[in-house]
Amino acid sequence: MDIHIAKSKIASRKFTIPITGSKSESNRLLLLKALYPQINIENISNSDDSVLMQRAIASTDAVIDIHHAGTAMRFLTAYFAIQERREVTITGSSRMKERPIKILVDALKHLGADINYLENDGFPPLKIVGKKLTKKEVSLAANVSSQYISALILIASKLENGLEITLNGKITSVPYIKMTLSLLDSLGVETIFIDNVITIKPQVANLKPQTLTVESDWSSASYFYSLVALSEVGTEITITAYKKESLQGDSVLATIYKNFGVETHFNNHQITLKKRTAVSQQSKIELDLKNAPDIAQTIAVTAFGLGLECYMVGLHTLKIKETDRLLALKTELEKLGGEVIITDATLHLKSSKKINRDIAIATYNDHRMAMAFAPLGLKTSIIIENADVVSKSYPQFWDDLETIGINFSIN
Ligand SMILES: O=C(O)C1=C[C@@H](OP(=O)(O)O)[C@@H](O)[C@H](O)C1
Ligand SMILES: C=C(OP(=O)(O)O)C(=O)O
Repeated sequence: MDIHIAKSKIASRKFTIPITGSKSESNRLLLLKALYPQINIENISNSDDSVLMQRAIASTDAVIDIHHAGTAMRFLTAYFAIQERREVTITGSSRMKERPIKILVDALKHLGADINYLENDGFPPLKIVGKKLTKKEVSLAANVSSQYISALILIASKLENGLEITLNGKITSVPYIKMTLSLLDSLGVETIFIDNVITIKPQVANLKPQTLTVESDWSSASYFYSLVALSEVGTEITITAYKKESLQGDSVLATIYKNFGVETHFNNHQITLKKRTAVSQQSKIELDLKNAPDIAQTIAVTAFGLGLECYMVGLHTLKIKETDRLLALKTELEKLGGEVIITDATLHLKSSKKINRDIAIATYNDHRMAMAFAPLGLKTSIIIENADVVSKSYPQFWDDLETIGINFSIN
């Protein structure tokens, strides 16, 4: 399905859009619920990745296919490694088979796990025979993906001696590690994170039944920030349900988008995004996104839509996500008339005056490519190819865009 967006304007009505739960929080809590069934989860994400996670945990099949879901792949590898006597193959999409998992598998094997590669060494699919893991110390590289570390933290309190994890190298995507630790803390499991060492104590004796409410997804909020940034001064959109003290690192959007003239007002669990001021063409946006990699695409496209120069560092994880996001951004922004220089960890967008119209944006099986480029429909007519990829994290994305007045047709 391709979507043709005609040059649009956000309708002047005031909208309140409920956004689905964070897929990161949901997938952690789903795994924790499998370990601690007394947990009850509210506002769980309806994203494909969370539905796949739920199904995988409930499944008794010998082969589990988690498609494109990176967190599910990594968290379930750790989970199945401790399901004693259960034998499972975890596989995924062709892209998942290119996303590295060796650092996590080596760490689990060091703890005693029985895991084998079925195709290429270091990559899914994996065959896992669940065992009791008895060691309590492990170290791993922390500069490739925080998901490996979160996976270990999630199972740690179920190991008889808990776990002490030493992180080597520069730690990437730290807020996601802290999110995992905070969720354990809220269950009453003791965790300590000092310098590069994380300690998780073994399971608390009698964990009380409790309900945890997932905050809405901040990465999904980024597309509304972009829509407001690309609109006239005075435009407002309200989204729910958010917390001022968020566990999600992408909540840094509220600070970053001030650079694009967008103000954020918290009112109970609603946030209103308002375009307060126009942005000078001379502004240059400079950001380090090592703690919030998932909003890089949104920010690059907002800057392009406003004709601003943008230089982002800390993007070393983008090459191993749903697609090589650095290359995908460069290719698609250049079709639109942008000039982009990339390295393995940086992206430099030059300022530009013109946006080519009726360009078809390829999405590379990456939900964030589709959603990041859609707001450009406020500046020009644009085509988003394979637009249904959005369901990986935000299945209602196109319905919500229609609600706020974006005009499009489906081919
Ligand atoms: O733990 C998580 O929920 C996530 C961690 C991040 O991955 P990396 O740590 O691989 O950067 C992020 O990009 C991903 O969308 C979700
Ligand atoms: C990178 C992402 O997800 P995952 O790694 O879980 O596939 C994402 O949602 O942007």
